[in-house]
Amino acid sequence: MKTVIVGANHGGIAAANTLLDHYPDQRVVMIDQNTNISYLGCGTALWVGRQIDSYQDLFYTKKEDFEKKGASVHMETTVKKIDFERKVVFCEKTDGRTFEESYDKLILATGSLPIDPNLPGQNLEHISFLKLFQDGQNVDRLIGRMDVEHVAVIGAGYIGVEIAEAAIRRGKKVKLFDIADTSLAGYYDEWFTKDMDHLLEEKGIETHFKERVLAFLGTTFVERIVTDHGDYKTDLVISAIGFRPNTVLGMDHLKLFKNGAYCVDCHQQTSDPDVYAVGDCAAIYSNALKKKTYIALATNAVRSGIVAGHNVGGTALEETGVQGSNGISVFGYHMVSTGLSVKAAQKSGLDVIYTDFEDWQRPGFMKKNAKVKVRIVYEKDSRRIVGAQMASTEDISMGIHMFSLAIEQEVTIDQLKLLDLFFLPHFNQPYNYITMAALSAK
Ligand SMILES: Cc1cc2nc3c(=O)[nH]c(=O)nc-3n(C[C@H](O)[C@H](O)[C@H](O)COP(=O)(O)OP(=O)(O)OC[C@H]3O[C@@H](n4cnc5c(N)ncnc54)[C@H](O)[C@@H]3O)c2cc1C
Ligand SMILES: NC(=O)c1ccc[n+]([C@@H]2O[C@H](COP(=O)([O-])OP(=O)(O)OC[C@H]3O[C@@H](n4cnc5c(N)ncnc54)[C@H](O)[C@@H]3O)[C@@H](O)[C@H]2O)c1
Repeated sequence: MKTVIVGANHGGIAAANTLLDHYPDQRVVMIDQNTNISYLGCGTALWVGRQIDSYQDLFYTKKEDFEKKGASVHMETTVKKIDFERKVVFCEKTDGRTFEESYDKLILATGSLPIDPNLPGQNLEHISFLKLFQDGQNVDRLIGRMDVEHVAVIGAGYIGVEIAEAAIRRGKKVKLFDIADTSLAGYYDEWFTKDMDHLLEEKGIETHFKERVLAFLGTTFVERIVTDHGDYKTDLVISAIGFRPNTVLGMDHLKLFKNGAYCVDCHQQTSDPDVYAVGDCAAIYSNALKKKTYIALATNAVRSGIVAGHNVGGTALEETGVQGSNGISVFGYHMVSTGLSVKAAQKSGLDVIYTDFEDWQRPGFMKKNAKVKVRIVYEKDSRRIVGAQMASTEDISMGIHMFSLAIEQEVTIDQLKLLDLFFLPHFNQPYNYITMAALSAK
């Protein structure tokens, strides 16, 4: 059995490792247009902000690791076209040479592309996305220049907030623009985002919410950014307004989700039984919504890659759905969320209520202490938990994994009330903040 994997980043890598480690009779061919694989974008802001020394350790594997296990790996090779009837992919190397690969099974792991704001002046130099390792290198090089003083970041989502922090850490004057009325609007409710917004301002980031960027001005390099509220000097623009699935190869043949992602079943199988899709190019089942959605995260790419690998290898394995669990840590403030915020649930038509609790993490006699806030979102009628958000300057992140499982397993808010949660002064209080939040639920 020969499997061709198009795209060798997190999703493709997980599928390849699963096939190579568990199914020795498999022939695996990996094809990627980039020069590198396995770059952890989550490290870009840490590296640009000099919180880590270099980018070297942001790659967790390399081409040779797969070749040692018997795979053929073609880097700097773009799949230009796929003949799904004849089961052949058409490839072109960067030097112009072309070749074909036939397949028994095909795994599409072509990921996502940054959404293009499509604005006048966007071809000026010093305007960058922040997706690839190469984008990170470009932004890092520009931020290192003395003449780059003003940095404008478009999109106050995860990439935007993280890179805004990095630019401040490098001594730049930073403006952060978003059409939403807060930062991180897609992940948290206002009770949390207002803390983040204050923190960003306190650290010197000029936030411009509910403000739409309309154009860029300059001659060779970007010099000004024009919005519906004003016109500001800038030397560098970083655009981070979300991802869209990269499905150009299969869009005329495979069934697509409403945003253009490949529709897949619980085995990651597309509408063509010999073709699987994983990671950011595929839609995913949300246990909170109880339907398919689109969530671009490395964690989902890895999980879906493993599921596809096993199914292609011959072991039927069903994906369990996801909660879209996520987290951010900037200027020492940690925020984590899973499932749906109140705002996101209501937008999707769910009738939800929530319970909030804020307290000191540890008993008063402990020297080291910090406030913790938690919100649990649940359906009004069924009382099923559909989301949770937590924040603190202390690392409380592990708590969110429990909520992720609770959503997956359809636990109700009432079942959480008397759940056995351990107590140790180093970590929490006898009246645990999660228990207290659940007990105060209406
Ligand atoms: C700055 C940044 C920070 C992030 N931080 C986090 C985080 O903290 N946590 C988290 O869970 N997620 C994070 N993400 C999101 C995460 O990186 C993506 O969800 C993840 O990369 C998806 O993996 P993927 O393999 O599906 O797709 P991609 O990473 O997009 O990889 C797709 C691969 O396909 C290749 N390809 C595409 N088309 C072709 C073609 N025609 N021929 C050959 N090759 C092709 C590309 O070269 C690429 O290597 C972050 C993303 C960024 C940019
Ligand atoms: N810590 C993490 O887990 C992490 C870090 C980085 C990226 N990621 C993932 O990578 C993906 C891409 O990240 P991202 O930050 O680009 O997307 P995002 O969805 O996190 O944020 C996009 C932001 O852009 C805003 N926006 C949309 N259109 C706009 C416009 N025209 N003008 C101004 N603002 C606009 C949105 O309101 C939103 O706040 C996401 O799925 C994200 O979860 C995760």
